[in-house]
Amino acid sequence: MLPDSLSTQVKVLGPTRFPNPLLQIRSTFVERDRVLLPSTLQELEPYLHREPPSFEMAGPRRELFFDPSTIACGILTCGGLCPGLNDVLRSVVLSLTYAYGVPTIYGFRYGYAGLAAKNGLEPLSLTPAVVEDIHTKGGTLLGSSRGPQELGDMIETLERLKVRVLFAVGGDGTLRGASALAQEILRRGLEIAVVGIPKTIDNDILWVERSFGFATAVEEATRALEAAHAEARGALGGIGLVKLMGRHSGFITAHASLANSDVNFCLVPEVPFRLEAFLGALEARLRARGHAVVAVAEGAAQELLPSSGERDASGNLRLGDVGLFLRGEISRYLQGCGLEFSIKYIDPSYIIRGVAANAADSEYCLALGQHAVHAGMAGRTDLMIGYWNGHFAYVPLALATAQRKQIHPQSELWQRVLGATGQPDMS
Ligand SMILES: Nc1ncnc2c1ncn2[C@@H]1O[C@H](COP(=O)(O)OP(=O)(O)O)[C@@H](O)[C@H]1O
Ligand SMILES: O=P(O)(O)OC[C@H]1O[C@](O)(COP(=O)(O)O)[C@@H](O)[C@@H]1O
Ligand SMILES: [Mg+2]
Repeated sequence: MLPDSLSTQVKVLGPTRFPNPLLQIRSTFVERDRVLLPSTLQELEPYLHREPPSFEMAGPRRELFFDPSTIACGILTCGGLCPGLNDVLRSVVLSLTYAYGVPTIYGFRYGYAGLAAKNGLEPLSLTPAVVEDIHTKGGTLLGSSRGPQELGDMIETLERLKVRVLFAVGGDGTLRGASALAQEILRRGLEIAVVGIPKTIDNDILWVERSFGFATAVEEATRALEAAHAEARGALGGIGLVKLMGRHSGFITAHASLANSDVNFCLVPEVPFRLEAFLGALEARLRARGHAVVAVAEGAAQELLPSSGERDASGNLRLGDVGLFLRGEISRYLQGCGLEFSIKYIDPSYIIRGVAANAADSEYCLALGQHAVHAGMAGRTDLMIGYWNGHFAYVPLALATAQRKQIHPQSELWQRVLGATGQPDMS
């Protein structure tokens, strides 16, 4: 379950040297607690005669590396938008200010571009008043961006502003960038901590059981599926086709299909299918039940589509539009069968991620922000706040970015999807 070459041990800038101001108001602190990686007896079996792998548990430490009353901190949001980004920003600012008494907080604009001070971008000065009600809105107060920046430029800004802890909120790309930054900082012998907060609407980051904003996005996605079902039932041979986000991992499509169990075909990137098998199964479903709902993740069936070969600023291949492709193929096929049908294609696209977080995600974001602040003050660096086995944990960035989390076709999740949709094996 763990690549042998990678350690679960998080880097520390140095020995602790200042008492935590939280000693005045709370009595419990994290001392030696660790979070197990194995979560079942079977996963534990190989470790009967040696200690099983574990992460340092997240939480406040009695002693800190930094004297919070004397330092500046910085925060940025990078990559695609996700519900809850503003909640995380707010949580970090409130925690730095009220729990630790940090006097200066910079909000870097448009991700790493702002940190590299590109295009004359100046950071915002963040205070509790500035972030007071941002959690009620979608998007990110700071803005976001894709595209690489020079490590040297970013470190220069951190040095110039005397930032001692940087919080980077973002996905796999952001976390790789954060790790590269943290390592270069260590190589230069600087005392600056870099703490990642994992953001992924696709829920595809390892050691994060459920990423923030994911539940909100699934909730929004189910509205599109509900509409697709209504449209499908409202027409003779009605087909509701919905394309949802999910470049490499189909978790949104899978979970939305389970939440709205009117879906008859759930198509994800991890489970390739033959077009003829899908079209044949769709025809059978229409003949038997008169309507069908198809949920497809944007990254599904890419091997069936022509590729432009173009890449975005992050280096991601630009995907072919699988929704339009399926609409065309379904029409052609059903016309050939002489079946009466009507396809309604819904592409909610950015609608599912531009909204404010729901209550469960907001609560989760608050905790993530607080744990990130505890980690930074204690001098932890080159890590992210993971959520594993029901606990917040410190996860080295090298481990978090080693692989992408995907749906395994044999997993209990995918087996439940197959059960709920009744779709046949189309491989
Ligand atoms: N190894 C790296 N070193 C420096 N920056 C990186 C590295 N990998 C990715 N980045 C930068 O991280 C930013 C965010 O990555 P991206 O993949 O766009 O979004 P996300 O963080 O949501 O995955 C981009 O600006 C990207 O160029
Ligand atoms: O159009 P953009 O901003 O590049 O974002 C779209 C992409 O971002 C994603 O939502 C993934 O972003 P995450 O980093 O939040 O997981 C993909 O599903 C989608 O292809
Ligand atoms: Mg990415």
